[in-house]
Amino acid sequence: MNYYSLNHKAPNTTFKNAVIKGIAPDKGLYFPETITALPKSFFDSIDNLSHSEIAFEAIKQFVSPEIPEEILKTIVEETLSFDFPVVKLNKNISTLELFHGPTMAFKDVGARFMARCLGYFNQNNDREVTVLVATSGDTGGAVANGFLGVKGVNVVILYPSGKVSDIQEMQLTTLGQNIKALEVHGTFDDCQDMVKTAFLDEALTSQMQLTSANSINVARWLPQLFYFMFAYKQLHKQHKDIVFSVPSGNFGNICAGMMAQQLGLPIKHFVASNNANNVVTRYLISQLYEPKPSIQTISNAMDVGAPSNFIRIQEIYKNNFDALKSNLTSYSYSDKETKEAMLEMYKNYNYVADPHGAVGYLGCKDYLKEKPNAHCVFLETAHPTKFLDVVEEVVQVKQALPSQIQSVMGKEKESTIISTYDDLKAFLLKK
Ligand SMILES: Cc1ncc(COP(=O)(O)O)c(C=O)c1O
Ligand SMILES: N[C@@H](CCOP(=O)(O)O)C(=O)O
Repeated sequence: MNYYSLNHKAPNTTFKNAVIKGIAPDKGLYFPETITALPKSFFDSIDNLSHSEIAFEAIKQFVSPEIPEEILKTIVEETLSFDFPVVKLNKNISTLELFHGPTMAFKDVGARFMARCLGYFNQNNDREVTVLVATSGDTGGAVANGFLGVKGVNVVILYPSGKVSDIQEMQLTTLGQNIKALEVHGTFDDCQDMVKTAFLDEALTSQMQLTSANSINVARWLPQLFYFMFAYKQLHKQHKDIVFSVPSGNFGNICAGMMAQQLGLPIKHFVASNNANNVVTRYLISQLYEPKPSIQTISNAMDVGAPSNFIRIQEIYKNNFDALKSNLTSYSYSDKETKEAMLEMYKNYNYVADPHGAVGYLGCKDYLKEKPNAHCVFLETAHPTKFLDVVEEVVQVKQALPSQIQSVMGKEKESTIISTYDDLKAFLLKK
């Protein structure tokens, strides 16, 4: 599959090049030249397919011919070696738990898939690759885990100082080896801007091979479409109108869900559930796309003021506002509402949700007021214990720590503080 830049000022390129470069030379995000829907027979027989078989069929067109089918089968099998359960809360609301991987966030899927693709492409390459990642909380940990010890790959993670949870910080600052963490005085958007600037800086790119492991990178973004299919498989016999409420920040996850829909997955509607960082909620009301500096909230991984992937969403809908609006609703919630939702889920369903999932749950509730016959699935995008302070304060019950979280507790943090792009550049050049 070839990919084009959404800035339309760079040549089209292969999947391999798109993965290795991360972002196009004109700073545009890559997008597949074609999207071919899967045959109806695929969805009719989905009950008989394993997760790996579903994922293989879904991603094949986007990665071939550069990744041979036998290699791709191994990549998806290794990527998906954990569960994706759907838990029913009531007759209209379920949650798709995406936190059963090694770092307990949905990012594990994309990070593991991308690490394996890059490993495959890089196997005969003597040149080291530096993977730059901006994180508001979970991407950093997932990428660190996915790339730990991968030969020929150095990972540099930029995160906003004081704006990620304690456990998230431990996950991205304690691994050592080929993983380095930069603690940035600023917001997630500042981190993301620095990363994008680095890709355009010839003084850097002439000396090192840089790539991105954010959802900017197609190998990180596209595999996120898999679990929308897994949820459909679990629900389609009982429910006709399946709606996904996706807690959204950089909008990579919901955009991948829309790609699953483009492949023919019968999804009725999407809800983009936002915290106070609500540029898309406002856009769907005003038609004005007005990014603002990000605001700090308790659902910190969604504290994104200028979501990278919105441009991909507009491409899917051919920049047609009405077409987008007929498939996407968006709501925004305060921290107070988020905490109330966490308490409500705990009291009514004995379900402990994290603050991001709680924003998704609120999106389901509001959507169901409009369409009471739908079945709304909110994505539980991270395990509640990653946000221990907030969760224990709300439910007032001490939470048991899963082994994935215990494994980073008490380890020594190693990070370098930076403030400006020049600091980042100096750090990269000195390595
Ligand atoms: C727990 C959690 N929920 C939601 C999001 C938002 O996802 P996206 O950036 O793909 O919109 C993130 C960050 O990506 C996250 O870590
Ligand atoms: N919420 C993310 C922000 C980066 O999103 P990405 O999907 O573009 O990597 C995080 O947790 O870091």
